[in-house]
Amino acid sequence: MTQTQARSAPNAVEGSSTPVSERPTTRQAHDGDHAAASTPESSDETRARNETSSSGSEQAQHEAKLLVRDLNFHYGDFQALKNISMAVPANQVTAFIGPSGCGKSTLLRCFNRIHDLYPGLKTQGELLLDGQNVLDRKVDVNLLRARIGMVFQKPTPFPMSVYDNIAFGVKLYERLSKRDMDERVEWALKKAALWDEVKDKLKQSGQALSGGQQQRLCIARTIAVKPEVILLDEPTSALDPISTGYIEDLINELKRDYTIVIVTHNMQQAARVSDITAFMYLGELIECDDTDTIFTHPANKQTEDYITGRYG
Ligand SMILES: Nc1ncnc2c1ncn2[C@@H]1O[C@H](COP(=O)(O)OP(=O)(O)OP(=O)(O)O)[C@@H](O)[C@H]1O
Repeated sequence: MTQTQARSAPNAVEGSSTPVSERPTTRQAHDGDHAAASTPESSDETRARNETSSSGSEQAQHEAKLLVRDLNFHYGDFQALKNISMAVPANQVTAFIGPSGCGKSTLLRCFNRIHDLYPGLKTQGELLLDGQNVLDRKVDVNLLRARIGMVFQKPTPFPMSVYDNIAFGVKLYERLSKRDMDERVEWALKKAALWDEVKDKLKQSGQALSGGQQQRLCIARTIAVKPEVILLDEPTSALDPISTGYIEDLINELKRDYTIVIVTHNMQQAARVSDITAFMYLGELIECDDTDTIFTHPANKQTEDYITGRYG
């Protein structure tokens, strides 16, 4: 039993013999349920819970690659993230789920400081990558983004050849000979399970590929600079089921070498691809635990309501 289960909230489903995923999915919840589900808890308690919740199993074997501590984020006057604390284990897939607007993408974007590109946004707290606070102003964000790569919802190949889509990012960080670059391009395309489909089209525009191929090209582009962490923001939402299947298989392969964080609206996808699931609601991290636990015995009533389709 994980610490989260042991420390379950009053309305938790612990002890129930029916896995949540098998329960009826009628939309019966109302605001009163949500209120009843929240138990007053200090930020220290929340932090301890989310940083250690998966320590009983997954994290015992996987050190934390990223550690989020008391993270708050504001868009101007609007607070989008509230005291988030959690661990992201190395070589695992961590999924962020929750209703639209709960802050999933905002949290993901904090990891590689994409928000730095826009004025008026404020991040407070700590976000440790291998123990180093990436929010520290002294951190070189370009190097950070090489260590923590990101793939967006909509495939965004550059308007250049398949080969140059990969080589472009590599050239920002390394000076490679033509032969080494050829090898790197092939390596990245193979890692992204795209090589066989494009090896005869390397000079063709990346934008001429199918949507699913374009997304794998974007993943290859991210991998080519040899990151440690890959952030995926709803990477399959614009893809058909077959392309989605390819990307999900790929995610499963990639976690051997990388730490992966994925935002998804699709709970079946979270259940299929992730080892750890974090449920967010209105800017708060409600619960973070092994995916099996979240989908069968969540500690929190709000999590249960969401995954059974009662709201969101
Ligand atoms: N640039 C912005 N300026 C102001 N508010 C923003 C901005 N971007 C996001 N928000 C707000 O911050 C909150 C969190 O947004 P975010 O996109 O992180 O949510 P999300 O859970 O990823 O949603 P979705 O699942 O719909 O993509 C929302 O209330 C959103 O309206």
